[in-house]
Amino acid sequence: MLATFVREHWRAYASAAAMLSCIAAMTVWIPRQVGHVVDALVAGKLQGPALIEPLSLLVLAGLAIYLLRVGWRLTLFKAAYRLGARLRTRLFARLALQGPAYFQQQRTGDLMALATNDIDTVEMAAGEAMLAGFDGTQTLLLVLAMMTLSIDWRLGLAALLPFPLMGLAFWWISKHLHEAAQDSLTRFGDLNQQVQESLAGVRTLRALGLVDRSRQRFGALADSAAEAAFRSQRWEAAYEPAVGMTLAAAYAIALAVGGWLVAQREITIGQLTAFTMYLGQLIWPMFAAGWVLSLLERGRAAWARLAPVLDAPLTLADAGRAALPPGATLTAEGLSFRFPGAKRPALEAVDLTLAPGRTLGIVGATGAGKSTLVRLLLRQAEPDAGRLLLADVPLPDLPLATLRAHIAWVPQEPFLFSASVADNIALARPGATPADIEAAARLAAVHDDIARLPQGYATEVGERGVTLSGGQRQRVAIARALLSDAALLVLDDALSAVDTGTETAILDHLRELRAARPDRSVIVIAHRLSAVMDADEVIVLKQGHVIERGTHAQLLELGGWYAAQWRYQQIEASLEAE
Ligand SMILES: Nc1ncnc2c1ncn2[C@@H]1O[C@H](COP(=O)(O)OP(=O)(O)OP(=O)(O)O)[C@@H](O)[C@H]1O
Repeated sequence: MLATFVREHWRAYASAAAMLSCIAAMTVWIPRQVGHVVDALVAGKLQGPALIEPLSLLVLAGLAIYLLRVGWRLTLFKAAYRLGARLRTRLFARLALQGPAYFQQQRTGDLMALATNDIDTVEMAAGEAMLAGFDGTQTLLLVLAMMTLSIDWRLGLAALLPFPLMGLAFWWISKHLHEAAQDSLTRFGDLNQQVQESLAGVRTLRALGLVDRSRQRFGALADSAAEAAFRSQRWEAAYEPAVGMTLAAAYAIALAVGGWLVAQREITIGQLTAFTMYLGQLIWPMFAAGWVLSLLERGRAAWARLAPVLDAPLTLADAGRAALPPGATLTAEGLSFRFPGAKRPALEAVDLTLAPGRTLGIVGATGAGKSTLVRLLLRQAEPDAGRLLLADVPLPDLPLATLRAHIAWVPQEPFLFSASVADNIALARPGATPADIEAAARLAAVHDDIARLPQGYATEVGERGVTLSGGQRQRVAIARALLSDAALLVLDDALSAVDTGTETAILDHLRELRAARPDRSVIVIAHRLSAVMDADEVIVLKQGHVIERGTHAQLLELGGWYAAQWRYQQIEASLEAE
């Protein structure tokens, strides 16, 4: 990925490298020129107006270096920010393709840390270190070192003696910094996860009186993240003393050996001046090398966390290319599924058929496998045995987009986005008119509730807006599903939070809708049997098995689980009515 990015932005890196070469050339030229000027001044060869030309050239060169440095930096940063944006897009695209099984193993807060903090770290490394910055400063270091050798090789060798030791110190520091940076990023991910969970569960924490305990836990994680950040900072700070000590030693050697060589008349004072200037100029690339190395190590640590997520195999294959004819019958054949690590299967050998225009009710005690069936239907998980077919096409042979356009799913706890009620409903059909949206809301028996909101359909809901009741949220989601063109409507316990009267109204509307869309099939999963009594077929699940099936009347006659449950719910309803 990084290599591809460099290839794509080769122009930016080539121009940064060219600018750096000019900087290097001028940095090399300036001390030489100053040395010549000093020698000419000492020899009395340069006086008065003759000084103007060499001095103005020096000023111009200084100015050019300054401008080139700004240009070089901006070029690299622009490319780095682009890399950040691309990595974020790529991460998002990858996560969007992953199935729920993947997210069960990942922590949301950690993924958020990857998308923000870790990508920032890679971005910095790419901008400053990984590319032209690193190579450039090292080239400059090499050129400057060569220049010191070219003045007098003995003096050069002696003064450069401490440098290999510095290299060794850099290697050691980098190794430890890498580990410390990785630890720091991981702890930041933990902290982020805690923020996400605490905010999402703040009401539960408050209700259970756990706010103080959660605050302590958060404090401990924040402290641990701060300590880890400080530990990596400590290693990062070690680069500077290593550079400082190396330079101090090089200067001491240069002055002692250089002074002796001047006394022996082997070199001139001008040459020694130029030599010490070269040494002085080494400060910048050396500090830069330390800084760049630390960014690089941090970037490598962040990349080590990011790469597995970017390259994780997709848990949901989308290789199907088959077309779906209109009016497709849904069939399940011997469907079995066991959650990873579960003792018993959530579904075992389930068969069913749902023809276009028909309604299927699925009932059963809690944990019977009703929602699991929907998961398999939506391909949120793949069956261990058996298969699901639409118009005789196995689901994996259909593109996911086709499957999703075919099914409108309303879960028990639907998600509303931070947007207006109208926008939340219109998600199912972008471009729907206000009249379409209102018609869908009326069918879902939520129009009156919406009309009572402060700004009606324009009221903001979701995290930043008005809080809707569970039943209102369910009905907004039903309106969303009804607005879509999907041929199969799945109400997955989606009427659990509405009262019986509203449930009846919605189901009546669904029946009326049949006239307009005779091919639309409906799956109603419910605990309240009144929600499925008009279904063309009802299946009763128990511990993953279909134990009864038939129409409401047939099931009552059968005298099994359904009949007993019906009697129980009737008594309950009459008691409530009293
Ligand atoms: N993510 C999961 N990991 C492991 N087991 C799971 C998971 N989700 C559900 N199960 C188990 O699978 C079985 C079937 O669950 P499912 O949610 O399909 O039941 P359900 O009939 O929809 O129940 P309810 O009416 O309470 O929603 C249960 O035993 C449940 O504990």
